[in-house]
Amino acid sequence: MKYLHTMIRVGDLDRSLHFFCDILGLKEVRRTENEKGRYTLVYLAAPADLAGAAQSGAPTIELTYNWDEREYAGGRNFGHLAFAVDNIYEVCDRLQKAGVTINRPPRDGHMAFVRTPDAISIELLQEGEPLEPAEPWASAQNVGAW
Ligand SMILES: C[C@@H](O)C(=O)SC[C@H](NC(=O)CC[C@H](N)C(=O)O)C(=O)NCC(=O)O
Ligand code: NI
Repeated sequence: MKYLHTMIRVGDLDRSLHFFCDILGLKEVRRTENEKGRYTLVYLAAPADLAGAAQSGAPTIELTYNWDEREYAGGRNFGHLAFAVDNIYEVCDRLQKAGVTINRPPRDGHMAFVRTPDAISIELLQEGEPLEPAEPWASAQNVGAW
């Protein structure tokens, strides 16, 4: 048995691809269009997982875009998607410059939370040891819940 993917429904496919690919750095590995079901599935992989995702489809995020649905109520039963990053300060800088709210800043050089355009929580964890506290993040305050 192996882990394959996490599926999330997105109300605006382009906005979600801009968030996950252009800003966060994931890569599209494949997509399928279903005319009958009126939906598109797009599979995204983190750069370090590309070889595995291309070969076996794992591990990926499966974006489900229903052509006739724009809004999804957020269930508390779903928590977050977590990624290990090379430099959490650089990623949070890039996200913030792109207009993404940093709900839980990486004050400790280790962990941050942001949300996707559909308000899905994304956890960012520093690969390896935490970085030294550094401004502006060391004094940044939480923004809302994550
Ligand atoms: C290909 C495989 O990884 C899938 O997950 S397809 C599963 C299938 N998805 C859909 O039908 C997408 C459109 C549908 N309107 C939806 O929003 O899910 C499915 O069975 N989905 C139901 C589910 O609970 O995931
Ligand atoms: Ni699936």
